[in-house]
Amino acid sequence: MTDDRQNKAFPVSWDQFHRDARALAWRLAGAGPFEGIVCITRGGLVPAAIVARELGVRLIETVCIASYHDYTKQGEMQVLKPIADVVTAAAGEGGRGLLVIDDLVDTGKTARVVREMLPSAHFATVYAKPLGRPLIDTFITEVSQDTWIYFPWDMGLSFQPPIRDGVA
Ligand SMILES: O=P(O)(O)OC[C@H]1O[C@H](OP(=O)(O)OP(=O)(O)O)[C@H](O)[C@@H]1O
Ligand code: HPA
Ligand SMILES: [Mg+2]
Repeated sequence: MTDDRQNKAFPVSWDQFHRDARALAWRLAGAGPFEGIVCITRGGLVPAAIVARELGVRLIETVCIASYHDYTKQGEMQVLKPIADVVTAAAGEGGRGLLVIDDLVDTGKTARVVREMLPSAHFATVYAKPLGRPLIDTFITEVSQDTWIYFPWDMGLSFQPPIRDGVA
């Protein structure tokens, strides 16, 4: 389901996502070491697990934010759970030494809210769109602003009609 501004689709398989998240870990290996990871739920949970495993990070925290309701429609930003003091205490001033992970940055609104909490942390996403890209320190793949990324946890296998029957 896409609106007029999201007219291209970029479906990502589990395999592809694992490869891209591992590529992110490779890139981040040179930017650490990190005291801990803060993942932006829910989308950040999956890449955070993969990056934590690759970089050997065991202090993992969530910041719980919801903004997209109804798939592509962004609503009011809600911080459902802030970052625990025990995690910020383990880091330097402004969250220096923490790694913040999300699956993607789109408009940058979510990342901006977390940046206010942790101005000196390192921000990483697997995918980035141009509007949000300046808020992120490290990412793997850029897609255009009018592309909607379909993640594997939002999709399932379904029958595809043969090409000769025409496509929708
Ligand atoms: O850059 P932005 O325009 O703010 O969009 C990016 C955010 O939107 C999605 O999360 P969503 O709020 O849909 O929640 P979810 O991770 O629980 O699916 C995505 O996981 C990012 O966190
Ligand atoms: N895909 C999935 N979730 C999203 C996107 C997207 O392109 N943009 C914001 N949340
Ligand atoms: Mg999210």
